Amino acid sequence: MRTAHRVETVRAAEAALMARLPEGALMQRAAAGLAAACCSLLGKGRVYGARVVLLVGSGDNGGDALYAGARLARRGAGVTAVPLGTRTHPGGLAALRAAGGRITDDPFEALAVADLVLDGITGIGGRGGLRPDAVPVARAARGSGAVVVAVDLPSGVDADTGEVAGEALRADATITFGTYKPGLLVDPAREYAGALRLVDIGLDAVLPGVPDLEALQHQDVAWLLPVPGAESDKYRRGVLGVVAGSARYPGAAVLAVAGALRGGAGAVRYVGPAGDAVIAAHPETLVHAGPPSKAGRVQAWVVGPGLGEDPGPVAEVLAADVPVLVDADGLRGLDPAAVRARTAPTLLTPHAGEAAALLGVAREDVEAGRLAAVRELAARFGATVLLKGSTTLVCGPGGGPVRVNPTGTSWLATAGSGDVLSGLAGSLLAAGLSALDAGSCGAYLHGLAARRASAAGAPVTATDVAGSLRDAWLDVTSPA
Ligand SMILES: NC(=O)C1=CN([C@@H]2O[C@H](COP(=O)(O)OP(=O)(O)OC[C@H]3O[C@@H](n4cnc5c(N)ncnc54)[C@H](OP(=O)(O)O)[C@@H]3O)[C@@H](O)[C@H]2O)[C@@H](O)CC1
Ligand SMILES: Nc1ncnc2c1ncn2[C@@H]1O[C@H](COP(=O)(O)OP(=O)(O)O)[C@@H](O)[C@H]1O
Ligand SMILES: [K+]
Repeated sequence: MRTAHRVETVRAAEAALMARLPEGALMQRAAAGLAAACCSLLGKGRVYGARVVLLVGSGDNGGDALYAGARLARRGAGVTAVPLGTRTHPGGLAALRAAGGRITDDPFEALAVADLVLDGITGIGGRGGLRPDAVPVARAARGSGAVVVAVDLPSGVDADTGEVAGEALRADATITFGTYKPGLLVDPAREYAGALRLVDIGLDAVLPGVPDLEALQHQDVAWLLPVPGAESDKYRRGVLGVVAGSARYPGAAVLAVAGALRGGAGAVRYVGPAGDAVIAAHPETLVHAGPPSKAGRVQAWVVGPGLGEDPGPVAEVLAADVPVLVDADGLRGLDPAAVRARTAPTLLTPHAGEAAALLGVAREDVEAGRLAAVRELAARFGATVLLKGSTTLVCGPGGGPVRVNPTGTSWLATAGSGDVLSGLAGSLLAAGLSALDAGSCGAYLHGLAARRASAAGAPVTATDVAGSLRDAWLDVTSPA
């Protein structure tokens, strides 16, 4: 599991750790890790003679850059610092000078010939986007052709929320200290961070056990996925009911069932008007014309994909005392009180537009502040919420860590791929996973399947994604 902690928590842990260590020890650990990462990014034998520019802000983030720069200078790099703040870390500045580094007030001349730029303008102490005087310097750094390495965080992004208010410096890599920060894992900030590397500075020992954000890895998902036991039969493995599709959108039913059949449930019942299309594509489906309450027992329901205007089945499904996943048209006008009144778990799977409608805000607001949006929806509906998009987040109703999905690709932005996800996550619910696990494992496999299907760099269809789910499952459960 990869975990992230918010600034307040990092600061408290840092204070606890610093109390046990000699002054400056933590910054030296950070700078040593940072310098080592820079050496590996420059490549073997390329440190001596490399031209390194440090963009140095007012705080300790600048201090990290200066001490790392001093280490690179001692290994023969030509290091130039560009002070951009109201003050410059005195110890770091002295160390750089002592190592033969130089200070300049002409950043553009140094940047024009740089091989590597260290962005130490702001880290966890930054507020708002880059200040106006830093903007042209950041642009020159980005346009220089040098490798841009962010110290702890790309300057200008919000560490806690992933929001980017104004301009930020886009990095090729971010070297972060002690723990990941939420903004490194959540768009839009995530996009500015490039490749992530974590430097261990001993913070783990003092960080709380419960993080603010967590990202599953292969082994976490493998452990959660259902496996039939010797005594299993199709009913014990769990039956999923899928209420989806309409005369206008029969394909949504076919795609939701495609995901459901590959999600670990023992059987899938389809309920709705698209039975012929579903059977033609997936003859193993149990088809029922409806209503859901007459379709036979299930261990979980999916309701919503391609339903069109008729919200009738949503209320009926929500009345069932089994886990329910509500997606797409099922989310339209969804009543928070009706969801809160349920005793069995509910999993809502909106994209940003649907989330915005449920919250009564603009879509752009949801996209700019995904973490706040998913937390607010989960609290308001008393449900688990999976917010889809470039970063998929899953949040339970009782607070706790938000899960951020680390797999996926923008090729997934194709019609019908969300229908596949709803069937898949619903199938995991029917197989007995909690709503948080079903949503996050579903998103993980779905993203991995899309990566596999688009590996050659060509567009994929939702049907391709469903077709790759089996391989994604195998990737997770039997790693090379
Ligand atoms: N925590 C840990 O465990 C460890 C932390 N370490 C390191 O310390 C870093 C945190 O250092 P920090 O607290 O000094 O804050 P930091 O990010 O340098 O910025 C602060 C100053 O920047 C300014 N400023 C604010 N907004 C701005 C803007 N938009 N644009 C431009 N400037 C802006 C403002 O000062 P002002 O200019 O207003 O006087 C503010 O006071 C952390 O990220 C990590 O790198 C490691 O060394 C060891 C372990
Ligand atoms: N830019 C993106 N990067 C990664 N994944 C994306 C991106 N845009 C959309 N997705 C994913 O694609 C799927 C689209 O689902 P949805 O919007 O419900 O589409 P549909 O309703 O057509 O099925 C979701 O799993 C979402 O997370
Ligand atoms: K930075």
